[in-house]
Amino acid sequence: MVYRFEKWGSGAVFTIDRPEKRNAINDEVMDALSDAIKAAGDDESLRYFVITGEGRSAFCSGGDLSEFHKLRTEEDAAPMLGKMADILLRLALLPVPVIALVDGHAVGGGCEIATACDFRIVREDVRCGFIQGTLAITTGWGGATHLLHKTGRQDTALRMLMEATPKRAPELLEAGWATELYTGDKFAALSRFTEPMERVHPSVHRAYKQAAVRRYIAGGLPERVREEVSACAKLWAADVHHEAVDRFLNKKK
Ligand SMILES: CC[C@@H](C(=O)O)C(=O)SCCNC(=O)CCNC(=O)[C@H](O)C(C)(C)COP(=O)(O)OP(=O)(O)OC[C@H]1O[C@@H](n2cnc3c(N)ncnc32)[C@H](O)[C@@H]1OP(=O)(O)O
Repeated sequence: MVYRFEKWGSGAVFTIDRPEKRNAINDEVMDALSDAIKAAGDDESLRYFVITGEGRSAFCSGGDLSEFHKLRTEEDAAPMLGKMADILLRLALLPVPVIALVDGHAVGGGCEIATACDFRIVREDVRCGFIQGTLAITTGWGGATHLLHKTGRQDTALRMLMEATPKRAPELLEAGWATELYTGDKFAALSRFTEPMERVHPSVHRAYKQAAVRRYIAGGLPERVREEVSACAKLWAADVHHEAVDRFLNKKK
C-alpha cells in the first residue's frame, strides 16, 4: 500500500506512504487520493481533510520521475499532468477546510499539492519550493495558478516560481505561503491548529469555505489550471527537460 486514509477525530488524514521515494506521486497514489477526495466530499460529518507524507524526510517530492520519465512527448505528458491537476482542483474545492501537514521537504509537485490546500502547517526546519524550473518545465499540476490566486503579492509568488529554489520555512512564512510553523510532533501541531476551530460549528466552516470556492470559480481557476497543464506539457517534450531528469535519476549511479 502506498498510502493510508484514516479518520483523525472529526477529520480525515490522507498519508502518502512511499518514504523510500520521498513520497513521490505515482498513478496508484493519484487514484487513491482521488478516491479519498470523493469520500470526503460525500461525508457530511467530516470537519477537515488533511494531507501529509510518511516519515520526516519529505512531505512529497513531486511526480515520480522514474515512472513519468517514460512519458516523452507533449501528447504523452498532458493526460498525466491533467489527471493530477484535476485531483488538486477537487482538493481545493472540497467543502471543508483542507490542511497540508508539511513534516518534511515539499518540492516540485509536492509544493503544488500543499499550495492547493487552504492551510499549510509547516515544520520549521524543512524547505519547500517549485523546483520544476531546474528540470526545464513549469508547474504542471496547477500549482502556479493556485499560488497566484492565494498569496497576496504577485512579485513574491512569481519569484518563488522563477527562482525554482526551495525556501526555508521562516521565509515561507514571511512570503505568506506557510500558514504557521511548528517544532516537534506533527499531530500535536495539527491539534493546536484545529483546536480553536473545533469551538465553531462545522456549518460555519462549510459556509466560509463556500465563499472561498466562489472566489476560485469567479477567478476562473479551472480554466487557468487547464492552460497551465498545456504549457507544461509543451515544455515536457523538450530534450533539455529529459536531460535534466536523466541527471537527477542517475546522480548516484
Ligand atoms: C511530474 C510533475 C511535476 C510537476 O508538475 O510538478 C513534478 O513534480 S517534477 C518532479 C520534481 N521533483 C524532483 O525533481 C525530485 C526532487 N527530489 C529531491 O529534491 C530530493 O529527493 C528531496 C525531496 C529533497 C529529498 O532529498 P534526500 O532526502 O537527500 O533524498 P534523495 O534525493 O537521496 O532521494 C531518496 C530516493 O528517493 C528518490 N526520489 C526522490 N524524489 C523522487 C522523485 N520525485 N521521483 C522519483 N524518485 C525520487 C531518489 O531518486 C532516491 O532513490 P534511490 O537513489 O533509489 O534511493
